[in-house]
Amino acid sequence: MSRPDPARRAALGLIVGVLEDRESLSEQIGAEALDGLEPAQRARAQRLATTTLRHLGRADRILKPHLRRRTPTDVMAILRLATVELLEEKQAPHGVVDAAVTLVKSAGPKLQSFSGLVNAVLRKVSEEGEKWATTPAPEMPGWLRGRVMSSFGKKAAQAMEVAHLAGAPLDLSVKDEAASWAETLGATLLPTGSLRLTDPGKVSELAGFEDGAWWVQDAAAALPAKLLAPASGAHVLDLCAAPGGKTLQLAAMGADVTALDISEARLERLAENLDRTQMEAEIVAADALEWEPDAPFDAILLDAPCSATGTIRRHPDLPFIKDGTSIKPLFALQEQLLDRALQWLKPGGMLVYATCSLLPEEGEAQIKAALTRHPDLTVIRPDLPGVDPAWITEEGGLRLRPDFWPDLGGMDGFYMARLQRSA
Ligand SMILES: C[S@@+](CC[C@H](N)C(=O)[O-])C[C@H]1O[C@@H](n2cnc3c(N)ncnc32)[C@H](O)[C@@H]1O
Repeated sequence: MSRPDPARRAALGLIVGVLEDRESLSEQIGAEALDGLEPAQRARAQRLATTTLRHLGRADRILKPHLRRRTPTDVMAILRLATVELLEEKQAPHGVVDAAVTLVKSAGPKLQSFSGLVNAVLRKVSEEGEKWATTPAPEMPGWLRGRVMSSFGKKAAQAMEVAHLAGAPLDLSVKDEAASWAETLGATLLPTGSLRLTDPGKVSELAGFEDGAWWVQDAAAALPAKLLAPASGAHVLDLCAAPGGKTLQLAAMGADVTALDISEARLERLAENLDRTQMEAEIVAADALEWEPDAPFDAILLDAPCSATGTIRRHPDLPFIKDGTSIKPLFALQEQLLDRALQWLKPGGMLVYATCSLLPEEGEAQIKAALTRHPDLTVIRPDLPGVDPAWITEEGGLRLRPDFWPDLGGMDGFYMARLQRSA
């Protein structure tokens, strides 16, 4: 019997880990799921798993008419992976079908009997290119779709699903000289000042990586620090800071930054990022619900923990591992963090509240409620270059969605608002 391809086998492990154990791809990879593979195989396994999860709902639509009896999870995962390889990646049918049959045969005695079915189904699937082209983008899970539709409407929800399917380009934030770096890297300079690469190759091999001239950060994620825009030398708290994309921006603006996060592991990445970009910040590992600063801050950026539903483009595993109930405790945590942070703000100081979420409960509703709890707060409306005034919400926040900038390649979903404490 021939041996299964290690990258495909590892990809299957990742897919089953997401669907059965509800473990995210990054958790599994962090827990050494891909250790033992060559770098090229690691990258391929990760790409295969990501692409399969992104297209899972479409693969199931293609497979369903061909499956009459209940198919075990592992066999389904092999069929889904192979369907995506055949129809999305347009790999040669012979190699993909053989690889899938080998995977079933090596999956243990109970599953071996499915090798004939896998062979027959995939041969039919390989002829369904036309149907694939018209199979719509997978829907968001019901708990998320319902909320998104009631906030933004059905058309917007569908446009977001199309954006989720398209995936995300690579965006960079630069320390300075954005136009010149755009030219060097062959990148698009986006209206808000981020750089965008559609086919970047290996990030660590791009010009400027070693010297720390830039860091990877979605264009939407780059806006909260721009909205805060502290003066050079201002004493700024980056609350919930790791892995540090916004800390780097604030440090590059010349602010004196305290970067606080509860996760020591994520703070290690923040320290590495500061090191590579040759910038400085004071790093504090603490629970923000218990920590107290020595003195109030001129400005605070609170990038609160959230459902991360704005990042499905780059994390297609997310819809399978989260549900409406597991995220509810975050709403209360966001409120507590916001109230605590406001106590540490100097009179007249600015606080930017941000979440990478599509849910109004984690954005618009948090700010409306905070304005009622704290009558000394005013919302200062966004005035950033490249920001469409239509993105500004009724309470004066900024709602960003994955279906915005469709011709430029989209952006992550985000919400942010700039609050000023009365002097
Ligand atoms: C959205 S992420 C922050 C991303 C970061 N601002 C950046 O731009 O790279 C939210 C962070 O909140 C941190 N966090 C969650 N609960 C916390 C708490 N009680 N105190 C401090 N940090 C917390 C998490 O460890 C996580 O790193």
